Amino acid sequence: MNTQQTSNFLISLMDLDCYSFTLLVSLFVLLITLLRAATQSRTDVKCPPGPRKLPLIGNLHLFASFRPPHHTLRDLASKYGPVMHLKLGEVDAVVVSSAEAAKQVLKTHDANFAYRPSLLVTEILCYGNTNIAFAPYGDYWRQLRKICTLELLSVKRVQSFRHIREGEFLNLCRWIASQTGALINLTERINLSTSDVVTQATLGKKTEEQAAFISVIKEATELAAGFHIGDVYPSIKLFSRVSGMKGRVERLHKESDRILENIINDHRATNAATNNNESKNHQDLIDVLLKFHDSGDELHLTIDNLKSVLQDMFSAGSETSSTTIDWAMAEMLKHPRILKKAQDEVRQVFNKKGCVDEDYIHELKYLKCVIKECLRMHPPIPLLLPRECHEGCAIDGYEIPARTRVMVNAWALGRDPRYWKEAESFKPERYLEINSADYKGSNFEYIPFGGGRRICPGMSFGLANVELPLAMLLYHFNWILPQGMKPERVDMMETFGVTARRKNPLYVIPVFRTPLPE
Ligand code: HEM
Repeated sequence: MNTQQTSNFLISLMDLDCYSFTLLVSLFVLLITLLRAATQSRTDVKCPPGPRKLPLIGNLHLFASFRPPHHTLRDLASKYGPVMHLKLGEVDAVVVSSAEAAKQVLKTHDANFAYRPSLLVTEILCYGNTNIAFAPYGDYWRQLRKICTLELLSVKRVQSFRHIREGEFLNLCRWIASQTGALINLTERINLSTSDVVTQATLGKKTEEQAAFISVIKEATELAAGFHIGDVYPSIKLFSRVSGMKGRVERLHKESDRILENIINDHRATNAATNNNESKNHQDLIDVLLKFHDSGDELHLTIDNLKSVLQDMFSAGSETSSTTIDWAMAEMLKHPRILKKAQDEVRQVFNKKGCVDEDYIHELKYLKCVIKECLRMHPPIPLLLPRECHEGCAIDGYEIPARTRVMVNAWALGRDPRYWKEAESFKPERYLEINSADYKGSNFEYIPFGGGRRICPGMSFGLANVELPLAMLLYHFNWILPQGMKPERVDMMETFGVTARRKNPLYVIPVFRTPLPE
């Protein structure tokens, strides 16, 4: 408004008669009252309940013990409810622990919760979150996920890796057979074999630096759970430096980067020597990703992007499967009746052939129930990878403001007596009675692979990498616990990182039973 317009406005105000003036004042008062009411109702929207917050640290002290966080969170949820607010240092977090609330996050408001928070560890390790698992929800993420699904993770592609699985797990059995009667660290061997399978499927061949890469990834997944100082005080950069965490992650990143650089260079050199893939039957994931580097029009991938995706496939793919095999073996050793029942089934199905391959694996109904039960009680990723709420919305009637970190406790859901009879007992038979527990993320009390848009894209590959080795271990060997240990003493302690592995390796004595194929 210029000076002339302002004075005209004042003159017109003075010109108002008494009636109009009263009307104007009344409108003004009404407007203020409405505004107040609106603000009032905003502050009245319920915040999720949660434990009392201490100054500066909020609720961090509740995680000071060595208990895995998903255990602590379940206990807190039983007191404060299935939608619970926590203050982790500076970060507002909401923990979801009921099927109803999980459904709202993973289905009703799926797109709004398809974002991930940026964590210090993944920011450094995953080249600025350019991998699938931590890329912000959007076009880049969508296209990468599509490429990996088509080239590596579709049912058809997973079937095409059958010879890799059969070969590698046969090697595992050969090694175990050579140790018959001796005490072996089964956990370690399973880990090596699953990562061999994932590497060959992804890279087209094994890498000499396998062991070094496994150890880098293992340490990285321990750090990436989002509870470290740098992730709960993101604005105070000094904390992550002084705590030594940043240095540790940078060192891991440097090592992983060196290995990935060698892998890519080696791949390019081999391709150049074999006349640009012509002698290859099919292109592997690196070949396909390199095409997007060399000439991608709609999606151009840098070499760092490539490394980030390869690292993703390796870390998401191998540890989850080997952890599941490890837990399944431990549970069966703890429950000899279940071990025998699973062995009887495998032996009955494969005795006609004399060895295990993937031809009849679909007939192993009971073993599939064992795996299902194992993923209920020991989901390898017990707190789904963290989500971030994009726009404020309500879950179970509670307000979740934008940018709140959201954690879904899949482990707590799988052990909740509201959804499961004898929830703490390992009972594979339960799936012979109920059909509700599939892996697709539509029964929200059972979500070992997550749900919604961010559901695990590697489900078929992961399950194939679990079923075959378990069948082979059961078919070819009998298993004895060390030093006359009683089955009930098999220890089930967990560590915590992104994946919940068994804390101690599984030491067991194999007794070789049936000859292995040549
Ligand atoms: C038993 C095996 C596996 C289990 C239990 C498992 C479980 C999970 C879970 C719980 C998530 C988080 C989902 C969410 O946030 O809702 C996830 C994400 C993911 N998984 Fe798996 N996974 C397995 C195997 C694999 C394999 C074999 C691969 C690939 C080689 C893979 C690749 C991924 C990727 C890339 C993501 C991130 C998806 C995204 O953010 O869009 N997983 N997985």
